[in-house]
Amino acid sequence: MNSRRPRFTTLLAASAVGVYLLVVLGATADVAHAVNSCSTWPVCQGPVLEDTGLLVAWSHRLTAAVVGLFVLATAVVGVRSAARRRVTALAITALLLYPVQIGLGALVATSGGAGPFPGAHLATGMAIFTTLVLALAWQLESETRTPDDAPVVDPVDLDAGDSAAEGPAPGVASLSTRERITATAGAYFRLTKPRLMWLLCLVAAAGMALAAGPDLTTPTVLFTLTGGVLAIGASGTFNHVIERDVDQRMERTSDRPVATHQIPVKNALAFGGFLSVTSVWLFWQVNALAAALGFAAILFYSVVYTVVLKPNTVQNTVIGGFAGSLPALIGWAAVTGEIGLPGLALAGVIFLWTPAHFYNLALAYKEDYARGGFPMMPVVHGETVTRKHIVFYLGATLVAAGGMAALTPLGPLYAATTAVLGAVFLWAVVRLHRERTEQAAFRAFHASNAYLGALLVAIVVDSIAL
Ligand code: HEM
Ligand SMILES: CC(C)=CCC/C(C)=C/CC/C(C)=C/COP(=O)(O)OP(=O)(O)O
Repeated sequence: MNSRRPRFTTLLAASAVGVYLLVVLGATADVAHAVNSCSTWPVCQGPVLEDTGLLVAWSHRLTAAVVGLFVLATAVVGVRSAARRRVTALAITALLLYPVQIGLGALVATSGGAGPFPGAHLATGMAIFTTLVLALAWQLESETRTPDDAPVVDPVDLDAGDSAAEGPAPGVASLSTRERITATAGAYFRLTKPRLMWLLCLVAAAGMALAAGPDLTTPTVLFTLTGGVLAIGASGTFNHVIERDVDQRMERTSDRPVATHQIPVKNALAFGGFLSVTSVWLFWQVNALAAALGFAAILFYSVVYTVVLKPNTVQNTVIGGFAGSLPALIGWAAVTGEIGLPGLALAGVIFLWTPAHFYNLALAYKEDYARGGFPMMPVVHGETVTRKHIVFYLGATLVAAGGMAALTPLGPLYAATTAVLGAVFLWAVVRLHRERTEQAAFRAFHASNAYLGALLVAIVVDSIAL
């Protein structure tokens, strides 16, 4: 391997992060308003420290100059390091687009932010970012492709697994009554997949905050979030019932309460049914659309994802991301009674984020998923392709999050969060490519959750408090 390549890869990643910072800051309302303070180019006139608009405009221009140097260096090092032809072509394309973007920026400033220029400036910024992310994905692919990466082509047939014998879970009989009650309560709690709830609740909270701003009311929040928690619990429970046989075959899931018969199937179904009805009733107290979307989310995760997609198609996680994005629409609908563009944009961010989140776990549990018979991306197409797709979906998530900054009045807190935590997520994914260990996969998985968690908190704070 050419020793210059890692340096080139690092430059590519740094350029992508720099361009993203510019795009996302530029997309916020604050930079748009800065045009009112500075309508000259290339320098602004006036007392910088006394006018926030001027300060924002100057910061944007100076950052653009520094990032431009990075983009230039990336293209030069790319050509000299003899990277793959399409990677070099993309780095050069980014460099050629950069002066176009500077020209559009000058037009935005001197036209007072009117006409088609702001839209064209944003679109070109996104195009430069996309170009650099594609180059990074292909560069990392050729730098870290592994020969021992052969996909597990023939996942075990789903019907081949033996069900464990009916009867109480081993060890339960020797417990005292109190211990048995505690163990059973804990088992029902596990059925609800509680570890996922904080993030899914934050998605719904962000949807509500985007729609209501500071006027968000406590009953709407309480009914929607409680309904959401119960809906996730219901679909998690149905998922445990449907996958009980295959869960026994997988190391990660073999101790699940329905798989071990600690909870009988009919009791789990009754529990899931109770949670479903209660959750839809709670959503109904908010409005009919929230109730319909909540019901659709339970059906989608329990039936469409678990029964149809997960065992049958390698695109299971991509299409399954729809279930996770529904809480964004539920949150928006809870406030407005309808489906609106910012809610859809938030749902789009979650949808694109989902494969970048899950493919890390799919890498870490590749053998386990193969044992279970699931056609997950690394099982079917191998680890190199999966790592590359993580970069693609991460890039797409960041573009969608940048689009949200343009579509909504979200400000610099949101912009800084998606740029900084997005950079951390990208850094973890680059390390995943270089290290290719289970630990690196978990690091990238946690970075995905940290990115989305911080982004959603920023949306809530920016919408309600700033
Ligand atoms: C098709 C879509 C998805 C798949 C296949 C998936 C898969 C997984 C899996 C297998 C786990 C580990 C669970 C465990 O072992 O307990 C997990 C954890 C998690 N997922 Fe996802 N997920 C998806 C979508 C989502 C969405 C949409 C969210 C939230 C917006 C989310 C948030 C989380 C959180 C917070 C955790 C727990 C992390 C931790 O324990 O540190 N997931 N996911
Ligand atoms: C409001 C509402 C009901 C929203 C539904 C949101 C939801 C539960 C989305 C699915 C996310 C998820 C945790 C998938 C787990 O995958 P898996 O089942 O493949 O994981 P496993 O292998 O651990 O069973």
